[in-house]
Amino acid sequence: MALILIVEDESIIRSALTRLLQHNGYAVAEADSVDRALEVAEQSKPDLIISDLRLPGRPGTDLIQATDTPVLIMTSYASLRSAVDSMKLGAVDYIAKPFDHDEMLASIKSILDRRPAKPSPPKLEAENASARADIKDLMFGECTEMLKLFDLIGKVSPTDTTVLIQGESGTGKELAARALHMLSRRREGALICVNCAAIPETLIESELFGHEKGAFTGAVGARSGLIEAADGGTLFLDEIGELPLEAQARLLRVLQEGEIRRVGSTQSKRVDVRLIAATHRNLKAMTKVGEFREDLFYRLNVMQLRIPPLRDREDDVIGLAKMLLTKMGERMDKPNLKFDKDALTLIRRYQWPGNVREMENAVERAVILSDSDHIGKDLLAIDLEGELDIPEGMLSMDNPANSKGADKGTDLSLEDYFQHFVLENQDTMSETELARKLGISRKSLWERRQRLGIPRTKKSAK
Ligand SMILES: Nc1ncnc2c1ncn2[C@@H]1O[C@H](COP(=O)(O)OP(=O)(O)OP(=O)(O)O)[C@@H](O)[C@H]1O
Repeated sequence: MALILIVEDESIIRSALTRLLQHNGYAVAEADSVDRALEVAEQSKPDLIISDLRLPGRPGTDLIQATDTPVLIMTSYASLRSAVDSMKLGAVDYIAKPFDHDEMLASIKSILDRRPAKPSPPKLEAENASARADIKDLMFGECTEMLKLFDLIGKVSPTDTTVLIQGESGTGKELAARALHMLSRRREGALICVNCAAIPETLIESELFGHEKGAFTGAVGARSGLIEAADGGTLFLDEIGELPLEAQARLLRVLQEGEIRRVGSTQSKRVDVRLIAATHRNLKAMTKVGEFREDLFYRLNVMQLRIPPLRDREDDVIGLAKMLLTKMGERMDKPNLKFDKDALTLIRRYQWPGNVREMENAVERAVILSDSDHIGKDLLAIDLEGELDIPEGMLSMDNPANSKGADKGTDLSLEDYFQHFVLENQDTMSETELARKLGISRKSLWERRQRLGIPRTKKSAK
């Protein structure tokens, strides 16, 4: 939005012009003299100055030499002489009072359209460039969408603005939150990441806000919550769409008042926390059906970052896969690994429904299983027809269908496989182990449990 500085000593004319400009989408600053105008211009760097010619003290034309900003002169002394003088002095245009509204707006538009794009101050450009470099240490991305995202992260991170990150599971929402924290002035403070979907509803309020002794059955002592732990730092709430309505109300209070009240307490405590939230759900649609508070949604939605799914990052897939191969290879002491041509074709054609996480898992599996420096398509275990290909090893070792003598993988839907695997192993494996074996995140495991109605047992809940 362009900012226009109006310099006029007659307050009635000044406020009438202010209203006209504001109604037409301009931001306005005001001054009643040349000296005051110079101070305001110094602070607010307007795009245009509209100044009366005759002002107390010094004439409006003095502004022309004193600033780099274009100056449009207006005067009630509509004579050819003053018009010519003003233009000679370097005014960009001249308008006679009383002016016609349309004529004034047309003149402003033509001046603003002509102005060269404002060069960014060199320092800022250098800062942005180094911010981009830092993000690139954390996140891979070379396609246009990702470069735009990195730019936005670079711009938003130094502010304390609440950020809402949207993207499918595994696209890198948590990584983006980490980048925002690392590039912020809060980087020395804590980054607390909470997956709202992974905490049972009954516990979420006390986990986030803390509780007093005796606040509920089992609250044997007072405990601070995760928001307090993020004081001076950043709180990342993943899957915020899963936050129950009561917890949403509490969170809203924290955002509005900067204060936290533990469950069961009447005392508030000030906290200085920057909130970053993420979701793969459409929060706006959720507000329409009463599942998400509208006021909280607007509080969160100040700045939105969208991370594209991997299938839309055509220019990135190969680079990302190679980067992951190098990383995993180094980690597992296999530094010379390379993808074969058929593997690269497969990587390019596959849709990667589980996004970067799925690719990471596929590459890690391939690196573990590789006997030479060549990674062929078989090692990637990707099924182009369907989604996840059940790894050989897992079928023979763990798949209950296998032990019942079923044909390897045939007639076994992924849902069946998932259900069998979880039911069979959840008494002996933790939730993290189950997720790792299945090649999915803890959150996806939780989501599938919800969808298929498989409650957690005591062991897996740990
Ligand atoms: N651009 C990227 N460059 C390198 N690694 C990435 C990138 N994006 C994601 N990853 C990696 O992919 C995995 C998944 O990323 P992350 O957990 O940030 O995704 P998410 O969107 O938060 O997933 P979920 O919604 O399931 O929690 C992580 O191991 C992360 O390091």
